[in-house]
Amino acid sequence: MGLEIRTITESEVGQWVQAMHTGFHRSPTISPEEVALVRPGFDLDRTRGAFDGGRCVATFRSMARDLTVPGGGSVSATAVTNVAVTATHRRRGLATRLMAADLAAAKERGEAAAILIAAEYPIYGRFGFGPATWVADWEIDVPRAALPEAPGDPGTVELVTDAEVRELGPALHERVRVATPGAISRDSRWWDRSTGALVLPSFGYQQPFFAVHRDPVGEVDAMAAYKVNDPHWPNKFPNADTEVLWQLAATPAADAAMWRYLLSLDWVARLKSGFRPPDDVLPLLLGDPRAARTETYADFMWLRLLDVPVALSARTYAPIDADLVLEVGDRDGLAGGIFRLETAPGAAPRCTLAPASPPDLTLDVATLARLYLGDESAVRLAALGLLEEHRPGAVTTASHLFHTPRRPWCPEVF
Ligand SMILES: CC(=O)SCCNC(=O)CCNC(=O)[C@H](O)C(C)(C)COP(=O)(O)OP(=O)(O)OC[C@H]1O[C@@H](n2cnc3c(N)ncnc32)[C@H](O)[C@@H]1OP(=O)(O)O
Repeated sequence: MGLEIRTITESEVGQWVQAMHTGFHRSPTISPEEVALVRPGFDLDRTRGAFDGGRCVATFRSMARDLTVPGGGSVSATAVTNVAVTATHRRRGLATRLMAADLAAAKERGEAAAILIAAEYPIYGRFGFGPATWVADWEIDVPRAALPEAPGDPGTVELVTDAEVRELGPALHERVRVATPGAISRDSRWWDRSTGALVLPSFGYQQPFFAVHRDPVGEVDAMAAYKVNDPHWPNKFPNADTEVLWQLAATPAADAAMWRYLLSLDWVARLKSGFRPPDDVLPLLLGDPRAARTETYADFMWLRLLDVPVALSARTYAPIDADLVLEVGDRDGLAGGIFRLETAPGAAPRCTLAPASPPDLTLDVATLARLYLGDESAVRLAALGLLEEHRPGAVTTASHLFHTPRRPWCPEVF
C-alpha cells in the first residue's frame, strides 16, 4: 500500500496524536487518557494524516478562526497547526501534500486566508505564506529600569484565582482582539489549559499568579499571568526573575498600570516580558529604556491569502484617493490574478478582479501577505526585489495605503 493522505477517523485519533508528538520529538508514548483530553479540540474534518501501510507518519490540523485586520474588521482564516512528519518519512513531500489538501479545503469553504506559526523560517514561503506579524521579547534589568513616578492610577490591581480568570478573561481578550490587527479569536480550551482546568500530562501545569487591573468603575481592562522564579541570593541580594506568561490590556493606561505593577514586585532583579508586539511601548515606559534588552525579535504569524478581493476589501487603508492595480502571482493557483484596489477618504475600499487592466505592481501572493496587515512597507519589499513597479509612484502609493499606525500583533501561540 502506498502513502495515503486523508482526514482521519475517530478510531485513528490515538495514533495520530502519537505521530504528532513523535514528529515534534516529544514523548514517543501518549496515554489514552491524554488522547481523550485532546480529542474535543479536534475537528476531524480538518484533521489530516499521512498513512504508510495503515500507520500514521505525518499530521496536520486546522481550526476556524477570525483574524482581525486593520480598521477593526475581520476575515475568516484557517489556522494551521500540528504539522509534523515522522523523521523516517521527512523530505518525501508529505507536508506539501497535507498543506495542498488543507488549503484546497479552506478555499472550498470560503475562508479568505490561512495562518500559522512557523517552526522554522524556511518552511512555508514555498506554500504562498509570508511573515505577517513579528514579536519582540525583552529582559528588563529591574533595578536599572528607573520606573518614573507616575500620576496616581485611578484604577486598581488585584490578584485573582484561576476560576476568575476563566470568567473574566474571555471578554477582555475579545475586546483586545477586535482592536488588534493580527489577533485571532480564542476558544474556551485556551482558558482551560492556561488556568489548570485542563492539564495534559505531557505538558503539566504550574499555577502562575494572575493579576487583573480594573478601571475606576470596576471593569477589568488588563490582565497578566506571571511567575516569580527565585534562585539563590548572591551575598544575600534579592535576585528573582519575573516571568510574564501573557499580558493583555485594552487601553494604554491599563497597559502601563499593569507593567508598573509587574515591575514593582519585591526581590525581582529581572523581568522577562514574554512575546510582545514588535513596537510595544514597554521599553519606553521605563525611565531608562536601555534597561530593556531585546531577547527575541523575529517573525511570528505567517499568512497566506486565499481570496484577495475579500481580504483586501475587509481592511481599511490610509485616507487617500488611490486606484492601484495589483498583479498577484500564485504558483498554486489558489489566489492569483489581477486586482484593482480603489480607496477614497470616507468610503469603503473596494478590491475587484480586473483581468484586463494593465498592472501598476506585480508581486507574489507571499509578498502581499507581508503587506496585508500593515507590518511591512512596499518600499522595503521593492528594495528586496519582491515588488515590480510598472507605473512610477505605485510603490510609494502602496506604502502609504497599507501603512498602519501600529504594527500588527498576534498574541496567540496556536
Ligand atoms: C504550523 C506548524 O505546525 S509549524 C511545525 C512544523 N513542524 C516541525 O518543525 C516538526 C519537525 N519537522 C517536520 O515535521 C518536517 O520536517 C516538516 C513538517 C517541517 C517538513 O515536512 P516534509 O514532509 O519533510 O516536507 P516536504 O517533503 O513536503 O518538503 C517540501 C520542501 O520544503 C523543504 N523543507 C521542508 N522542511 C524544511 C525545513 N525545516 N527547512 C528548510 N526547508 C524545508 C524541503 O526541502 C522541500 O524542498 P524542495 O521542494 O525544494 O525539495
